[in-house]
Amino acid sequence: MIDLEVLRRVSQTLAERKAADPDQSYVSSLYQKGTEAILKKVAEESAEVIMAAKDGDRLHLVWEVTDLWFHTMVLLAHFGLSVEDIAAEFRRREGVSGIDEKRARLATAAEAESVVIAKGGKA
Ligand SMILES: N=c1c2ncn([C@@H]3O[C@H](COP(=O)(O)OP(=O)(O)OP(=O)(O)O)[C@@H](O)[C@H]3O)c2ncn1[C@@H]1O[C@H](COP(=O)(O)O)[C@@H](O)[C@H]1O
Repeated sequence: MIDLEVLRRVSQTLAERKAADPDQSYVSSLYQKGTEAILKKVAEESAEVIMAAKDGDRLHLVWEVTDLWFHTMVLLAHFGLSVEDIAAEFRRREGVSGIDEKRARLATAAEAESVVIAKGGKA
């Protein structure tokens, strides 16, 4: 089994950095700069993931995906969330095929639309 305990430990550190000095902590400095600055890092790291993958550079891909995961974890922590919330969502989706999920979603949307049409276009 893959040991993902490190993600929980890093999450814990990210939560603790809320009270840290921005001059001593990169994470704290990002919190202080705010959502826009964190999103900018997420966008930058996403672009770097794409470039590494396009180059077929497996080592850089690992580094860049790690940077991306890290900065999305900072983003989650900024909103009071953590990898525990993401794990819970993965557990909720576990075993549900993406194809079946999309089919069910489209059927629900079509059903809602037919109800609106039956009511004469009023929701
Ligand atoms: N996993 C990481 C981690 N990954 C990447 N980084 C930092 O993310 C920053 C941004 O990466 P870039 O490649 O964009 O580098 P850069 O050009 O220097 O960054 P900018 O000046 O553009 O912000 C770098 O300074 C990296 O060191 C990380 N910084 C911290 N962590 C974890 O977060 C914990 C808390 O960190 P501090 O808050 O700094 O103590 C650490 O103990 C680690 O566990």
